[in-house]
Amino acid sequence: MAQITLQNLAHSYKPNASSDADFALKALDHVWQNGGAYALLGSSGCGKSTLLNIISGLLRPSHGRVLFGDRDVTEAATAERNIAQVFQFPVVYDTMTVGENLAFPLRNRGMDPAYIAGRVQEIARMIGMEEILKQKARGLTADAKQKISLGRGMVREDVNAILFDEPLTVIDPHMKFELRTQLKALHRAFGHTMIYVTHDQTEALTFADKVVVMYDGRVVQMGTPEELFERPAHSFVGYFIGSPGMNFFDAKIEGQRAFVQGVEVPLGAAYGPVSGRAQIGIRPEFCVLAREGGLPFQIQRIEDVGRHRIIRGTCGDVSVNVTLPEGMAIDAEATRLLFAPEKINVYADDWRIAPQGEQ
Ligand SMILES: Nc1ncnc2c1ncn2[C@@H]1O[C@H](COP(=O)(O)OP(=O)(O)OP(=O)(O)O)[C@@H](O)[C@H]1O
Repeated sequence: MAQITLQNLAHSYKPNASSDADFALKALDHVWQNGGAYALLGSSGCGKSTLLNIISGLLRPSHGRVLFGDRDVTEAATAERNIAQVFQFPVVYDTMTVGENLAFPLRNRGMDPAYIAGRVQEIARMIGMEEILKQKARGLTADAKQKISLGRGMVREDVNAILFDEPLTVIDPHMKFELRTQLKALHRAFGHTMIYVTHDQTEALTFADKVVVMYDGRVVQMGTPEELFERPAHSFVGYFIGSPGMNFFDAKIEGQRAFVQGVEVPLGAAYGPVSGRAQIGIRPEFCVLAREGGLPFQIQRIEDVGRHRIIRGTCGDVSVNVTLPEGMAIDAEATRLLFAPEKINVYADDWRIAPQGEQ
Protein backbone atom coordinates (compact mmCIF):
# COMPACT_ATOMS: atom_id res chain seq x y z
CA MET A 1 0.00 0.00 0.00
CA ALA A 2 1.15 3.52 -0.60
CA GLN A 3 0.38 7.14 0.00
CA ILE A 4 -0.56 8.78 -3.31
CA THR A 5 0.63 12.33 -3.90
CA LEU A 6 -0.55 14.55 -6.74
CA GLN A 7 1.93 17.37 -7.29
CA ASN A 8 0.84 20.44 -9.22
CA LEU A 9 -1.33 18.16 -11.30
CA ALA A 10 -3.50 19.45 -14.13
CA HIS A 11 -4.88 18.07 -17.35
CA SER A 12 -6.08 19.48 -20.62
CA TYR A 13 -7.30 17.30 -23.48
CA LYS A 14 -6.36 20.19 -25.81
CA PRO A 15 -2.80 20.29 -27.16
CA ASN A 16 -2.27 24.05 -26.71
CA ALA A 17 -4.22 24.85 -23.58
CA SER A 18 -4.00 28.47 -22.58
CA SER A 19 -6.96 29.55 -20.43
CA ASP A 20 -8.41 27.94 -17.30
CA ALA A 21 -11.42 26.82 -19.33
CA ASP A 22 -9.18 24.58 -21.49
CA PHE A 23 -8.40 22.38 -18.49
CA ALA A 24 -10.67 19.41 -17.64
CA LEU A 25 -8.65 19.19 -14.42
CA LYS A 26 -7.38 22.45 -12.97
CA ALA A 27 -4.11 22.58 -11.00
CA LEU A 28 -4.25 20.69 -7.73
CA ASP A 29 -1.94 19.43 -5.01
CA HIS A 30 -3.34 16.60 -3.03
CA VAL A 31 -2.30 13.70 -0.81
CA TRP A 32 -4.34 10.50 -0.46
CA GLN A 33 -3.23 8.98 2.85
CA ASN A 34 -2.21 5.36 3.00
CA GLY A 35 -5.22 3.26 4.06
CA GLY A 36 -7.80 6.04 3.66
CA ALA A 37 -11.31 5.50 2.29
CA TYR A 38 -12.01 8.39 -0.07
CA ALA A 39 -14.96 9.29 -2.24
CA LEU A 40 -14.53 11.50 -5.27
CA LEU A 41 -17.85 13.27 -5.63
CA GLY A 42 -19.21 15.68 -8.21
CA SER A 43 -21.75 16.11 -10.96
CA SER A 44 -21.32 14.79 -14.47
CA GLY A 45 -18.40 16.28 -16.40
CA CYS A 46 -16.61 17.83 -13.40
CA GLY A 47 -13.44 15.79 -14.02
CA LYS A 48 -13.77 12.77 -11.72
CA SER A 49 -12.90 10.15 -14.35
CA THR A 50 -10.06 12.31 -15.68
CA LEU A 51 -8.52 12.38 -12.18
CA LEU A 52 -9.10 8.66 -11.57
CA ASN A 53 -7.61 7.74 -14.96
CA ILE A 54 -4.51 9.79 -14.17
CA ILE A 55 -4.07 7.95 -10.86
CA SER A 56 -4.59 4.56 -12.51
CA GLY A 57 -2.24 5.36 -15.39
CA LEU A 58 -4.84 5.15 -18.16
CA LEU A 59 -4.21 8.83 -18.85
CA ARG A 60 -0.92 10.72 -18.76
CA PRO A 61 -1.43 14.19 -17.22
CA SER A 62 -0.47 17.18 -19.35
CA HIS A 63 1.02 18.86 -16.24
CA GLY A 64 2.43 17.76 -12.88
CA ARG A 65 3.43 14.51 -11.22
CA VAL A 66 1.88 11.47 -9.53
CA LEU A 67 3.84 9.77 -6.74
CA PHE A 68 3.09 6.38 -5.13
CA GLY A 69 5.04 6.61 -1.87
CA ASP A 70 8.35 8.21 -2.96
CA ARG A 71 8.21 6.76 -6.46
CA ASP A 72 7.30 9.01 -9.39
CA VAL A 73 4.83 6.96 -11.47
CA THR A 74 3.70 9.76 -13.81
CA GLU A 75 5.11 7.90 -16.81
CA ALA A 76 4.38 4.39 -15.52
CA ALA A 77 1.76 2.22 -17.22
CA THR A 78 -1.26 0.91 -15.31
CA ALA A 79 0.24 -2.56 -14.96
CA GLU A 80 3.33 -1.15 -13.23
CA ARG A 81 1.30 0.76 -10.64
CA ASN A 82 0.04 -2.28 -8.79
CA ILE A 83 -3.53 -1.13 -8.35
CA ALA A 84 -6.88 -2.88 -8.53
CA GLN A 85 -9.80 -1.33 -10.37
CA VAL A 86 -13.54 -1.92 -10.30
CA PHE A 87 -15.50 -0.36 -13.13
CA GLN A 88 -19.13 0.65 -13.64
CA PHE A 89 -19.99 -2.58 -15.40
CA PRO A 90 -18.94 -6.07 -14.30
CA VAL A 91 -15.83 -7.53 -15.89
CA VAL A 92 -16.29 -11.24 -15.29
CA TYR A 93 -15.15 -14.33 -17.21
CA ASP A 94 -18.36 -16.23 -17.99
CA THR A 95 -16.63 -19.55 -18.64
CA MET A 96 -14.93 -19.55 -15.26
CA THR A 97 -16.55 -20.39 -11.94
CA VAL A 98 -17.15 -17.72 -9.32
CA GLY A 99 -14.14 -19.04 -7.38
CA GLU A 100 -11.88 -19.00 -10.45
CA ASN A 101 -12.92 -15.42 -11.18
CA LEU A 102 -12.06 -14.37 -7.64
CA ALA A 103 -8.74 -16.25 -7.78
CA PHE A 104 -7.73 -14.85 -11.17
CA PRO A 105 -5.60 -11.85 -10.04
CA LEU A 106 -3.72 -14.13 -7.57
CA ARG A 107 -3.16 -17.01 -10.04
CA ASN A 108 -1.99 -14.47 -12.60
CA ARG A 109 0.80 -13.49 -10.20
CA GLY A 110 1.75 -17.08 -9.49
CA MET A 111 0.71 -17.04 -5.83
CA ASP A 112 0.80 -20.20 -3.75
CA PRO A 113 -2.35 -22.35 -4.34
CA ALA A 114 -3.00 -22.86 -0.62
CA TYR A 115 -2.85 -19.10 -0.04
CA ILE A 116 -5.17 -18.52 -3.02
CA ALA A 117 -7.74 -21.01 -1.72
CA GLY A 118 -7.78 -19.37 1.70
CA ARG A 119 -7.99 -15.87 0.34
CA VAL A 120 -10.82 -16.76 -2.09
CA GLN A 121 -12.79 -18.27 0.81
CA GLU A 122 -12.27 -15.14 2.88
CA ILE A 123 -13.44 -12.80 0.11
CA ALA A 124 -16.36 -15.07 -0.85
CA ARG A 125 -17.53 -15.01 2.74
CA MET A 126 -17.44 -11.22 2.83
CA ILE A 127 -19.44 -10.84 -0.40
CA GLY A 128 -21.84 -13.66 0.54
CA MET A 129 -20.84 -16.05 -2.28
CA GLU A 130 -19.38 -19.00 -0.41
CA GLU A 131 -22.21 -21.26 -1.51
CA ILE A 132 -21.77 -20.65 -5.23
CA LEU A 133 -17.99 -20.70 -5.57
CA LYS A 134 -18.14 -23.72 -7.91
CA GLN A 135 -20.90 -22.31 -10.10
CA LYS A 136 -20.07 -20.88 -13.55
CA ALA A 137 -20.42 -17.08 -13.75
CA ARG A 138 -22.47 -17.39 -16.94
CA GLY A 139 -26.15 -16.83 -16.20
CA LEU A 140 -25.63 -14.93 -12.95
CA THR A 141 -27.48 -11.62 -12.55
CA ALA A 142 -25.72 -8.29 -13.18
CA ASP A 143 -25.82 -7.69 -9.41
CA ALA A 144 -24.05 -10.96 -8.69
CA LYS A 145 -21.47 -10.38 -11.41
CA GLN A 146 -20.70 -6.93 -10.06
CA LYS A 147 -20.27 -8.43 -6.59
CA ILE A 148 -17.67 -10.77 -8.12
CA SER A 149 -15.95 -7.75 -9.69
CA LEU A 150 -15.89 -6.05 -6.28
CA GLY A 151 -14.53 -9.20 -4.66
CA ARG A 152 -11.86 -9.57 -7.32
CA GLY A 153 -10.90 -5.93 -6.79
CA MET A 154 -10.31 -6.69 -3.13
CA VAL A 155 -8.60 -10.07 -3.41
CA ARG A 156 -4.99 -8.90 -3.61
CA GLU A 157 -3.55 -7.77 -0.31
CA ASP A 158 -0.45 -6.15 -1.82
CA VAL A 159 -2.05 -3.50 -4.05
CA ASN A 160 -1.13 0.18 -3.68
CA ALA A 161 -4.77 1.24 -3.96
CA ILE A 162 -8.18 0.10 -5.12
CA LEU A 163 -10.03 2.43 -7.47
CA PHE A 164 -13.80 2.19 -7.89
CA ASP A 165 -15.48 4.03 -10.77
CA GLU A 166 -19.23 4.28 -10.00
CA PRO A 167 -19.26 0.56 -9.08
CA LEU A 168 -22.89 0.40 -8.01
CA THR A 169 -24.45 1.78 -11.21
CA VAL A 170 -25.85 -1.59 -12.33
CA ILE A 171 -26.84 -2.67 -8.85
CA ASP A 172 -30.46 -2.86 -7.86
CA PRO A 173 -31.31 0.07 -5.51
CA HIS A 174 -32.11 -2.14 -2.51
CA MET A 175 -28.80 -4.00 -2.96
CA LYS A 176 -26.76 -0.80 -3.06
CA PHE A 177 -26.98 -0.24 0.66
CA GLU A 178 -25.90 -3.82 1.36
CA LEU A 179 -22.92 -3.63 -0.99
CA ARG A 180 -21.82 -0.26 0.37
CA THR A 181 -21.92 -1.72 3.85
CA GLN A 182 -19.86 -4.70 2.67
CA LEU A 183 -17.31 -2.43 1.03
CA LYS A 184 -16.98 -0.48 4.24
CA ALA A 185 -16.48 -3.74 6.16
CA LEU A 186 -13.86 -4.85 3.62
CA HIS A 187 -12.06 -1.56 4.07
CA ARG A 188 -12.05 -2.00 7.84
CA ALA A 189 -10.86 -5.58 7.56
CA PHE A 190 -8.08 -5.06 5.00
CA GLY A 191 -7.16 -1.36 5.32
CA HIS A 192 -6.50 -0.70 1.63
CA THR A 193 -6.35 2.83 0.26
CA MET A 194 -9.63 3.16 -1.60
CA ILE A 195 -10.82 5.86 -3.98
CA TYR A 196 -14.46 5.63 -4.90
CA VAL A 197 -15.88 7.79 -7.70
CA THR A 198 -19.54 8.67 -7.58
CA HIS A 199 -22.00 11.45 -8.33
CA ASP A 200 -24.31 10.18 -5.58
CA GLN A 201 -23.87 11.99 -2.25
CA THR A 202 -25.44 9.15 -0.24
CA GLU A 203 -22.89 6.69 -1.65
CA ALA A 204 -20.04 9.12 -0.98
CA LEU A 205 -21.07 10.03 2.55
CA THR A 206 -21.78 6.48 3.69
CA PHE A 207 -18.65 4.96 2.16
CA ALA A 208 -15.91 7.47 2.79
CA ASP A 209 -13.99 8.82 5.76
CA LYS A 210 -13.00 11.74 3.56
CA VAL A 211 -15.01 13.09 0.66
CA VAL A 212 -13.28 14.98 -2.14
CA VAL A 213 -15.78 17.25 -3.87
CA MET A 214 -15.06 18.35 -7.44
CA TYR A 215 -16.70 21.15 -9.35
CA ASP A 216 -15.82 22.37 -12.82
CA GLY A 217 -12.45 20.59 -12.92
CA ARG A 218 -11.41 21.72 -9.47
CA VAL A 219 -11.27 20.04 -6.07
CA VAL A 220 -13.33 22.51 -4.04
CA GLN A 221 -13.24 20.69 -0.71
CA MET A 222 -11.85 17.61 0.92
CA GLY A 223 -13.39 16.85 4.27
CA THR A 224 -15.32 14.52 6.52
CA PRO A 225 -19.07 14.25 5.87
CA GLU A 226 -19.58 16.44 8.94
CA GLU A 227 -17.23 19.17 7.68
CA LEU A 228 -19.01 19.22 4.31
CA PHE A 229 -22.31 19.64 6.10
CA GLU A 230 -21.25 22.19 8.71
CA ARG A 231 -18.69 24.26 6.81
CA PRO A 232 -19.00 23.90 3.04
CA ALA A 233 -15.87 25.51 1.58
CA HIS A 234 -17.63 26.49 -1.66
CA SER A 235 -21.24 27.32 -2.44
CA PHE A 236 -21.34 24.27 -4.75
CA VAL A 237 -20.65 22.00 -1.76
CA GLY A 238 -23.47 23.76 0.09
CA TYR A 239 -25.92 23.11 -2.77
CA PHE A 240 -24.72 19.62 -3.64
CA ILE A 241 -24.45 18.11 -0.16
CA GLY A 242 -27.66 17.91 1.84
CA SER A 243 -31.20 17.31 0.83
CA PRO A 244 -32.29 19.94 0.06
CA GLY A 245 -29.05 21.92 -0.20
CA MET A 246 -27.99 25.09 1.57
CA ASN A 247 -29.91 28.38 1.22
CA PHE A 248 -27.90 31.39 0.04
CA PHE A 249 -28.66 35.10 0.37
CA ASP A 250 -26.76 38.10 -0.93
CA ALA A 251 -25.64 40.04 2.10
CA LYS A 252 -23.59 42.92 3.42
CA ILE A 253 -21.27 41.81 6.21
CA GLU A 254 -20.35 44.14 9.06
CA GLY A 255 -18.43 42.49 11.88
CA GLN A 256 -20.81 40.10 13.60
CA ARG A 257 -23.87 41.20 11.61
CA ALA A 258 -25.12 40.53 8.11
CA PHE A 259 -27.70 42.67 6.32
CA VAL A 260 -30.00 40.69 4.03
CA GLN A 261 -32.74 42.46 2.11
CA GLY A 262 -32.30 45.38 4.52
CA VAL A 263 -32.83 43.17 7.59
CA GLU A 264 -30.14 42.67 10.23
CA VAL A 265 -29.16 39.01 10.70
CA PRO A 266 -26.90 38.21 13.68
CA LEU A 267 -23.89 36.00 12.90
CA GLY A 268 -22.25 33.49 15.23
CA ALA A 269 -18.83 35.14 14.86
CA ALA A 270 -17.21 38.35 13.61
CA TYR A 271 -15.81 38.79 10.09
CA GLY A 272 -13.26 41.18 8.66
CA PRO A 273 -13.98 43.18 5.50
CA VAL A 274 -15.40 41.00 2.67
CA SER A 275 -14.41 41.71 -0.91
CA GLY A 276 -16.35 40.40 -3.90
CA ARG A 277 -19.93 39.11 -3.85
CA ALA A 278 -20.84 38.50 -0.21
CA GLN A 279 -23.43 35.86 0.69
CA ILE A 280 -24.56 34.03 3.77
CA GLY A 281 -25.35 30.31 3.59
CA ILE A 282 -27.67 28.52 5.99
CA ARG A 283 -28.83 24.91 5.83
CA PRO A 284 -32.61 24.22 5.81
CA GLU A 285 -32.15 22.32 9.09
CA PHE A 286 -31.09 25.53 10.87
CA CYS A 287 -33.95 27.80 9.71
CA VAL A 288 -36.98 28.34 11.95
CA LEU A 289 -40.39 29.85 11.15
CA ALA A 290 -41.53 32.58 13.53
CA ARG A 291 -44.17 35.27 13.91
CA GLU A 292 -41.71 38.11 14.33
CA GLY A 293 -38.08 39.07 13.73
CA GLY A 294 -35.89 37.75 10.92
CA LEU A 295 -36.75 37.90 7.23
CA PRO A 296 -40.24 38.01 5.72
CA PHE A 297 -41.10 34.49 4.54
CA GLN A 298 -43.87 33.19 2.34
CA ILE A 299 -44.73 29.49 2.29
CA GLN A 300 -45.25 28.09 -1.22
CA ARG A 301 -45.76 24.40 -0.47
CA ILE A 302 -45.01 21.68 2.05
CA GLU A 303 -43.51 18.31 1.13
CA ASP A 304 -43.67 15.23 3.28
CA VAL A 305 -40.45 13.25 2.83
CA GLY A 306 -40.89 10.51 5.38
CA ARG A 307 -39.30 11.34 8.70
CA HIS A 308 -39.56 15.11 8.27
CA ARG A 309 -41.24 17.76 6.14
CA ILE A 310 -39.70 20.36 3.84
CA ILE A 311 -41.26 23.79 3.57
CA ARG A 312 -40.60 25.39 0.19
CA GLY A 313 -40.97 29.15 0.29
CA THR A 314 -39.55 32.55 -0.60
CA CYS A 315 -37.88 35.46 1.13
CA GLY A 316 -38.46 38.26 -1.37
CA ASP A 317 -37.29 36.82 -4.69
CA VAL A 318 -35.02 34.16 -3.12
CA SER A 319 -36.27 30.55 -2.99
CA VAL A 320 -35.70 29.07 0.46
CA ASN A 321 -36.11 25.59 1.93
CA VAL A 322 -36.79 24.91 5.57
CA THR A 323 -36.63 21.45 7.15
CA LEU A 324 -39.27 20.89 9.76
CA PRO A 325 -38.23 18.27 12.33
CA GLU A 326 -40.37 15.21 12.91
CA GLY A 327 -43.49 15.91 14.97
CA MET A 328 -43.23 19.69 14.82
CA ALA A 329 -46.42 21.50 13.82
CA ILE A 330 -46.46 24.35 11.29
CA ASP A 331 -47.59 27.65 12.74
CA ALA A 332 -50.08 28.97 10.17
CA GLU A 333 -49.42 32.53 11.33
CA ALA A 334 -45.65 32.36 10.97
CA THR A 335 -44.52 34.85 8.32
CA ARG A 336 -40.89 35.34 9.34
CA LEU A 337 -37.75 33.25 9.05
CA LEU A 338 -34.99 33.07 11.66
CA PHE A 339 -31.55 31.49 11.38
CA ALA A 340 -29.38 29.86 14.04
CA PRO A 341 -26.49 32.44 14.05
CA GLU A 342 -23.74 29.91 14.80
CA LYS A 343 -24.81 27.81 11.79
CA ILE A 344 -24.46 30.63 9.27
CA ASN A 345 -21.46 30.51 6.92
CA VAL A 346 -20.21 33.57 5.03
CA TYR A 347 -19.07 33.42 1.38
CA ALA A 348 -17.16 35.81 -0.86
CA ASP A 349 -17.41 35.00 -4.59
CA ASP A 350 -18.62 31.47 -3.71
CA TRP A 351 -15.73 30.62 -1.37
CA ARG A 352 -16.32 30.34 2.37
CA ILE A 353 -14.41 32.83 4.45
CA ALA A 354 -13.29 32.02 7.95
CA PRO A 355 -14.57 34.16 10.80
CA GLN A 356 -12.05 35.95 12.97
CA GLY A 357 -10.37 33.57 15.39
CA GLU A 358 -11.10 30.36 13.40
CA GLN A 359 -8.05 28.16 12.92
N1 LIG B 1 -11.03 11.92 -24.07
C1 LIG B 1 -11.49 13.18 -23.93
N2 LIG B 1 -11.24 14.12 -24.85
C2 LIG B 1 -11.67 15.40 -24.70
N3 LIG B 1 -12.39 15.83 -23.63
C3 LIG B 1 -12.68 14.93 -22.69
C4 LIG B 1 -12.26 13.56 -22.78
N4 LIG B 1 -12.71 12.90 -21.67
C5 LIG B 1 -13.37 13.82 -20.93
N5 LIG B 1 -13.37 15.03 -21.54
C6 LIG B 1 -13.96 16.28 -21.02
O1 LIG B 1 -13.35 16.57 -19.77
C7 LIG B 1 -14.31 17.04 -18.82
C8 LIG B 1 -14.30 16.16 -17.58
O2 LIG B 1 -14.79 14.87 -17.95
P1 LIG B 1 -14.77 13.59 -16.97
O3 LIG B 1 -15.20 12.41 -17.76
O4 LIG B 1 -13.46 13.53 -16.28
O5 LIG B 1 -15.89 14.01 -15.93
P2 LIG B 1 -16.69 13.09 -14.89
O6 LIG B 1 -16.84 13.94 -13.68
O7 LIG B 1 -16.02 11.79 -14.73
O8 LIG B 1 -18.09 12.92 -15.61
P3 LIG B 1 -19.07 11.63 -15.62
O9 LIG B 1 -19.61 11.52 -14.22
O10 LIG B 1 -20.11 12.05 -16.61
O11 LIG B 1 -18.23 10.48 -16.05
C9 LIG B 1 -15.65 17.07 -19.54
O12 LIG B 1 -15.85 18.38 -20.04
C10 LIG B 1 -15.45 16.11 -20.70
O13 LIG B 1 -16.24 16.47 -21.80
